Amino acid sequence: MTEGLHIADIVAGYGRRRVIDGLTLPPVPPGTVVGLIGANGSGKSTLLKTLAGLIGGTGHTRLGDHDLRRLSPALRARLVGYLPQTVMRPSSLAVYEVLLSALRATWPELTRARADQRIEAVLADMAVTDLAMRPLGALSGGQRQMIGLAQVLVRAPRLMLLDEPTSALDLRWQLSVLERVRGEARDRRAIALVAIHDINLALRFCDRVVVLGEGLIAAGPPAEALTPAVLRRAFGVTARIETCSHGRPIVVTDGVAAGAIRDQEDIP
Ligand SMILES: Nc1ncnc2c1ncn2[C@@H]1O[C@H](COP(=O)(O)OP(=O)(O)OP(=O)(O)O)[C@@H](O)[C@H]1O
Repeated sequence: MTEGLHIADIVAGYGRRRVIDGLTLPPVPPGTVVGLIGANGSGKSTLLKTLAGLIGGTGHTRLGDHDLRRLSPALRARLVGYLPQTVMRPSSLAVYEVLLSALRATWPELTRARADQRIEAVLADMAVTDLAMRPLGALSGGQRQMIGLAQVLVRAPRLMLLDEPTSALDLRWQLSVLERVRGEARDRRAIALVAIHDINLALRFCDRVVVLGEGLIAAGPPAEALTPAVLRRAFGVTARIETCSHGRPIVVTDGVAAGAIRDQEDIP
């Protein structure tokens, strides 16, 4: 049995446009949160959509013993949870109904009592129980983003593909949501791939990062992979890795590095 997520030689894109061209990543063990980092347009969403089976492509993508490209829709719904970059649209459905239908579509054998229990637990863990009976149309953008994540968590998938899950959230909720994702990964030995622009949140919450640019720029534990040279190549900025007063690494950006984006630097 091959545990974890294995990604090799992925080629994917849109029509004739190749966005990901032969991407291979180090194997990801169960229980790991991986931050996907890279400039706008570097292919983070494309990679997540490819793994979610939403766009075609070639290559090897395995989750444990399952070939992700050959999953039946029913098994895919159980194993893989995808949160798109776009926040859920407002509707007249109540949060509880949205979560119940996600759960029923994935685990139809669950009794109503078990389903209710699961929904209540997820809403309580995310500290949004007060939203349960509110219609989606009456929620703020950030609240809808949290319910989008709850829709993934309630199904308890082994692979969570989260495209910028904190983009609409204030400081407190960014921390709380990423804490929750990390807890899910640890408690259920699930894997989370999280596209994220905030490098300092990635440093704090991710076990590993994958930095995309024109291909793979770096991969590994955040404190090792996110060097000034990598940040310069990925984003075209000059940046320093400092240590905060609590002993944690933090990235401080100093500015845009002139002509840096296409530099061929020697990155270890
Ligand atoms: N539906 C599409 N059709 C054609 N090209 C697309 C489509 N979606 C994305 N692209 C292109 O693919 C490339 C990668 O886009 P992608 O959305 O994967 O980047 P990203 O790293 O997620 O960016 P961002 O940080 O801005 O969300 C970009 O050049 C983009 O223009």
